[in-house]
Amino acid sequence: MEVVIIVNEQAGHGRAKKQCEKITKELTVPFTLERTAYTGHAAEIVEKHLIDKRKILFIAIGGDGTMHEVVEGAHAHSHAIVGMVKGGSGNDFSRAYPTFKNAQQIEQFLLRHEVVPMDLGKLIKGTKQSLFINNGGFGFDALVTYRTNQSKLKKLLNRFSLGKVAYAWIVFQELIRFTPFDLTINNEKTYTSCYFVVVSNQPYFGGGMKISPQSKADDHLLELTIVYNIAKWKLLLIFGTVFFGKHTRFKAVQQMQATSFDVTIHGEVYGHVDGEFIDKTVYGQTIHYKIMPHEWQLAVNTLD
Ligand SMILES: Nc1ncnc2c1ncn2[C@@H]1O[C@H](COP(=O)(O)OP(=O)(O)OP(=O)(O)O)[C@@H](O)[C@H]1O
Repeated sequence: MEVVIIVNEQAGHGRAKKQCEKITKELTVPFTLERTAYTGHAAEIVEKHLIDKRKILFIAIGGDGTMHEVVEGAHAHSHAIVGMVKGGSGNDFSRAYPTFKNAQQIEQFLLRHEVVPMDLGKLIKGTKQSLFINNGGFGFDALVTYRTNQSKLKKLLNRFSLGKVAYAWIVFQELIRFTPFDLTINNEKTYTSCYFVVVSNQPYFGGGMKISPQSKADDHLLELTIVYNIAKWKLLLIFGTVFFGKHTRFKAVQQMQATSFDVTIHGEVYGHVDGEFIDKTVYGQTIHYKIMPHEWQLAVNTLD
């Protein structure tokens, strides 16, 4: 089996670059090394390599954004297998699924070829569609993602490993300003004063928050979470519990499970898939979510 390593050297503020240097030095099997240069490049690299039916193991080295793009290129190709070496900042995918930590584990995979078929989420918004390995959502979380990516303060503090301080400051500032919105699920039930809605394919989002504890990326189901109708100061209390998946006991948190959802958003709110910003909704826009069962193959690390 061919091995193609795709690294986003910017991911994790240089962490992915270091991981890649270590792994490529240790590997004793042949491989091709590709470095991403821009958003969307990883998917293009995968497609470039999938020209015939040869089996290829793609190793994504980076964070959720890099893994998302590699899966975007590899899904629906039965001869493409995707493995990951975590090197991002949030690394939500790797919190739920095993990843490779060293060259020896990758070489062991090449002997055993153990894979897990994985589901992929799809979100259709107007004429655009987006895929997600982790989750796709709208509202306060997406706004924070957007502001964090724009923030000069965060970039500055990252240099001193203080990025989390900037993140907390952005959450606090934006929460004070945020106007909750209403939304309707499947044209049936309306929820008022919502902070966000997120549809999950695995439990984690936002760099370690266990927002959807029941989610599994191979059960052919999606889980929808709404946080609504709660005072801002109480929301901060719930925020503390979400890291342990204990927020689901609060009345302000509603969860449901299905293979698809229609979410109509009565507001203009920011969106994200796998933590990367997508366009704001227009007022009254309906977002269609659906699960694509067993759409890609994850390489399993059996040496952990
Ligand atoms: N050479 C590059 N320069 C700038 N951005 C890039 C480059 N290559 C890829 N990208 C983009 O960087 C974005 C962030 O990458 P990634 O998510 O892997 O790292 P991260 O944000 O540090 O980790 P996490 O998402 O786990 O917090 C991706 O959406 C990707 O499209």
